[in-house]
Amino acid sequence: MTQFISPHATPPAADLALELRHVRKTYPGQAVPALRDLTLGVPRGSRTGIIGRSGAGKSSLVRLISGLETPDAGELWVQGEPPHRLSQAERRARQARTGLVFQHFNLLAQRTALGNVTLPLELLGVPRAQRDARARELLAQVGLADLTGRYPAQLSGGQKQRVGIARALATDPDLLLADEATSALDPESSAGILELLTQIQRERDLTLVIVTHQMEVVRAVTTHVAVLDAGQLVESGETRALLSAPRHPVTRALLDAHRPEVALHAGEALQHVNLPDLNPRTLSALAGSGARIVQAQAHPQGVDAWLVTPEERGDVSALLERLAQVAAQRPAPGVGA
Ligand SMILES: Nc1ncnc2c1ncn2[C@@H]1O[C@H](COP(=O)(O)OP(=O)(O)OP(=O)(O)O)[C@@H](O)[C@H]1O
Repeated sequence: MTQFISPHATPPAADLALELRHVRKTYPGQAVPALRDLTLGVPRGSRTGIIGRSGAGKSSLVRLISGLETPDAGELWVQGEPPHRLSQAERRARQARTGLVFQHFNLLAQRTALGNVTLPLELLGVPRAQRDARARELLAQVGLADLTGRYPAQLSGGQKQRVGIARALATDPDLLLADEATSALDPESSAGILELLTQIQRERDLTLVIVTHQMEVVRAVTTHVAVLDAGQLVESGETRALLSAPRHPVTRALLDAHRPEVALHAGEALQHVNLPDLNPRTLSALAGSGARIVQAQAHPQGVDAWLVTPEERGDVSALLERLAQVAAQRPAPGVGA
């Protein structure tokens, strides 16, 4: 097996697109770090899966790599450069070469598919004719040549994600980060998006980092995988080897966990979330928003749960924020009712 983690490589090995050495990240006001002593190398030109249960630290890792957050301790190298030590202009250039694909697409509702894809080029000052031509070419590559004039509300989930991928490719990235890119999609659209991401990685020879809580995504797409739990790396390696002989209990639990088979009614969506707990106040807040739990598993950072929610509340982040507030208002044990 090739060496995947290289904790002692210094300076960064040329064959690594990303390298983290003993990285720690704690959010303001939080007692527990989101990432702790995280050492990880992502091979250049790989399709690497970052997998872990809800709350494991996957999104925090993406935020560090994409420059939205900085580590409190340790070293981070992106394509051989330490982003937090670059000048502002260098950092912007680095960010432009890091494409991001989001779970909830993050498209601008008032812009067409074409307008969403041209946006990053507008921000870079690319002339209109050039950026329109480039966006049309990219939309054709993701299979949307005929839908360039549609607004996001006129597109299916899978089509919206295709626009999201075309937008991420607009600035010709050498690194593509996909954070739960298929979690909000039905299995068929999900399979199409995973196929597209694989094809893009192969054709462009970029490094694809795909963050997921679903082992089937890792199995379908990746060449390498890193398993996180409680902000730490618990296991990593080439996907085939790791899946055939998982060593850590968290990896084995993820291998056993499947998207629940639930018959959804019209207007319902299945969502995977991290709940603070399963106390009566949380459950009643959930019920109040029209969501119901269909599968739940408690772990040290909360409860890994699958919810059926009304489809019009596709983005459950507001609900989760409310649940976290409800949990925070709860009196500490032994401090009265
Ligand atoms: N902005 C923030 N402020 C405070 N705490 C945060 C913030 N973002 C994440 N956390 C906490 O950091 C930890 C790791 O969260 P993170 O979102 O990185 O995990 P994740 O593996 O991506 O989870 P999920 O699969 O649910 O998205 C969790 O305990 C979470 O509550």
